Amino acid sequence: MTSQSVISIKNLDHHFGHSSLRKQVLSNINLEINVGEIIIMTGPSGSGKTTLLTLVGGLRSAQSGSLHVLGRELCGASAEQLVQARRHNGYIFQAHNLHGSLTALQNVKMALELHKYLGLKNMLARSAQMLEQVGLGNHLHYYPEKLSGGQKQRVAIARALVSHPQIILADEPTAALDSQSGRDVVNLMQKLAKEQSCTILMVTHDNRILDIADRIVDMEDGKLKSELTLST
Ligand SMILES: Nc1ncnc2c1ncn2[C@@H]1O[C@H](COP(=O)(O)OP(=O)(O)OP(=O)(O)O)[C@@H](O)[C@H]1O
Repeated sequence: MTSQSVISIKNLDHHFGHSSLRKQVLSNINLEINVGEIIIMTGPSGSGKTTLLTLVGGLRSAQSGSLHVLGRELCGASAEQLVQARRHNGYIFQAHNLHGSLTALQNVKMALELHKYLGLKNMLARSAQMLEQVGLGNHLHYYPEKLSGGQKQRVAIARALVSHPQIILADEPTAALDSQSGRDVVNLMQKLAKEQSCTILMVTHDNRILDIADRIVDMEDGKLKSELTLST
């Protein structure tokens, strides 16, 4: 692990199921990711991309090898340690998982509720400012059903970034979007992440957005097949 790495993965394996149903889905993954890097993971369906993303994000527990994230070893971590690790992450998933009964502003504010020291007024002000940054300053009090797919995804980005996480994990963030909205969403993620020195690990099948990556990592059959660096 270099002084710059935020994520250091060594000899990571992962299995699902037990006894005769046990299936290996990740084999000997080795990857170092540095502060502020944008890494895109590509590869065929079932190659293990989402599994790797959820392990790095502390959403499931890593079984064997080493997975160091922000100085914590997540391999063999307890449920409580995973909860702690998740506090430093922002998550943007395909289905954006907004709460239908909450407005855009309330959805974003929820991400700050772990940070109680901020106080309600401050939380609302920061959430509104974040929504302005993603171009939704005029939609603070809209419910998700009144927003387009691209707008909902921008609320999800605001929610992921409002607490200034050190790592953003994104799974197919443009899948439900038309080409222009998809481009807008990733440009916005890139801009905000660079401003906040945040590291992004993103899974996508969308070839139109590969250019925002610093490095593209291609997976096949649970293994890292190749790496391509786009910028130095
Ligand atoms: N909870 C689970 N229980 C058992 N097997 C699982 C589970 N989640 C994923 N798998 C299996 O692990 C393998 C890798 O799945 P994963 O979702 O990581 O692939 P992926 O590359 O992200 O695919 P896609 O591009 O289709 O999302 C697949 O064979 C899948 O069926």
